[in-house]
Amino acid sequence: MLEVLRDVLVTPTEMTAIDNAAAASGIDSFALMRSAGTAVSAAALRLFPEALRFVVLCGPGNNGGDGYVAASALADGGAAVAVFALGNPEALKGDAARAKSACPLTVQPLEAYEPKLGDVVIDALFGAGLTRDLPAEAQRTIARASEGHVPVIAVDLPSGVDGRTGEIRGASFAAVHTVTFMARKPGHLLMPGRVRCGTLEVFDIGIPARLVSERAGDLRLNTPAAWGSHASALDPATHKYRRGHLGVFSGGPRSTGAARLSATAGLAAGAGLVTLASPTEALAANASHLTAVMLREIHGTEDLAAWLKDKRVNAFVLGPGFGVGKKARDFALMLCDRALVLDADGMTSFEKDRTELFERAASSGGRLVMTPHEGEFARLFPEIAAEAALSKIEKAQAAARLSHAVVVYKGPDTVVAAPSGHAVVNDNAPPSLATAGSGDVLAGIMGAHLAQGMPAFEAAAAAVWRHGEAGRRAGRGMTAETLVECIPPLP
Ligand SMILES: NC(=O)C1=CN([C@@H]2O[C@H](COP(=O)(O)OP(=O)(O)OC[C@H]3O[C@@H](n4cnc5c(N)ncnc54)[C@H](O)[C@@H]3O)[C@@H](O)[C@H]2O)[C@@H](O)CC1
Ligand SMILES: [K+]
Repeated sequence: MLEVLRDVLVTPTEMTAIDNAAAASGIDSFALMRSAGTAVSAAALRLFPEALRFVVLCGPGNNGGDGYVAASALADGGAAVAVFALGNPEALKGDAARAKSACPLTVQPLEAYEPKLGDVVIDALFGAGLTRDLPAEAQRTIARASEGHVPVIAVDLPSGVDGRTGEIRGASFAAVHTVTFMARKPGHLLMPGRVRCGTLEVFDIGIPARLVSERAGDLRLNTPAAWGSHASALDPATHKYRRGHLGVFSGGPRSTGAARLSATAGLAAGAGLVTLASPTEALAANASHLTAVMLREIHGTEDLAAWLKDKRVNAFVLGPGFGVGKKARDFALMLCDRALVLDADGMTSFEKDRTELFERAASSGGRLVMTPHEGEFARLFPEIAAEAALSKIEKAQAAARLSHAVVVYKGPDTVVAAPSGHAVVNDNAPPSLATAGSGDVLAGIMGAHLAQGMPAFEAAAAAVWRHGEAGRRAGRGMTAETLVECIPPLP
């Protein structure tokens, strides 16, 4: 993979534009196909040297063309190869027709494929060109291969995975390895597509990086490259106030733990000072559990107004365990011209009454971050959630535009989107992160970043990444407490 394209995500539509630009610039498109198919054959031999037979399944377009190239290369290398085609191979056009006519092997109809022990399937049925549910014939073949436990290597994408959304169109192969070209597509990262890809290899077939980056949009993989330049170097000599002062709001006496987790995570993630703002009746419960985190009585809006006169308290987390209702709405509206992470109950409080929050976010120039998981997203943005044709990325982008806030659409494939449309997709979170209190920890890390002066988008993306890394370090059997202890330093 080209280093400059390491974090770039390209939609299938953009990839088509890139292919066209490559052809227009005089690059031989058949040479690109040969390079793609040869890379697939090399991966097959590398991963399955013991295969008794490579079974190449070729579709009606250029993905199938890559398959014919791979089949020819494997046969040239002396491997046993069988080729099966979906549709009439004589109807192929352009480069795919050329690849088929250069392939010396007999082509059988797809339905004739019977899985055998020792088979390895090379899936070249559909790639970026998939626009609707797989034909029934392809779905039946997938079922047979899966019943036969045949390992599958996918060309570009496992057939059936939509490259734009990661959704499954009718059925899909579950590959052990996928070879894609030039750059990752959203479908490689978004669920459930991601788990159908197996390991992902991004192969450089020779399209100049400039042609790719000029046509790629504002979508990236979430890595330190997306926000590292905004991560304040945590100079141990710096004054604690220069590392920011984070305020976290506690719920009532029966629900104080969530906010304490956020506060502890905020401190661990580098905020200089953290104050837990507690209602009167929860002061005793909070006091008995806190050491480095400070405690302040904030019972109602008057207390909050007085506290907000201290401009050094420069970022807030509101929501974990706070309780749903008017108090949460009043507090959030007072805070959203500062830097605010609105999480959990904080967001839910605005379900039926979101206009004022979004207007404030638009006019205040503040830094508002909202962190919905799927259920919260559907409640806060029902009209966007109902748009079945949109991908998770497109939904997060639409929600950020509508709310004028940075939206962190959580899940195994968390998407962070800014009102400008800029977005990243995260891929470093282990499944074990889905544990009680994990979201509270994430909100606290975000709050720490905001307190340290990071812009909202970068603060949120960096927090999602550090949270994922913490999850990896904490390993299986983690609890939210051990997760806090495993938060890595900002790179
Ligand atoms: N153009 C290029 O520069 C390169 C393209 N490459 C390959 O080309 C692929 C894209 O090729 P195509 O655009 O031909 O698309 P595909 O080969 O993915 O699909 C073929 C055609 O099938 C039709 N189709 C879509 N969904 C269908 C469905 N459910 N049932 C029946 N027919 C359906 C569409 O008309 C589509 O164009 C990539 O995935 C990649 O593997 C590689 O050869 C590398 C170079
Ligand atoms: K494929």
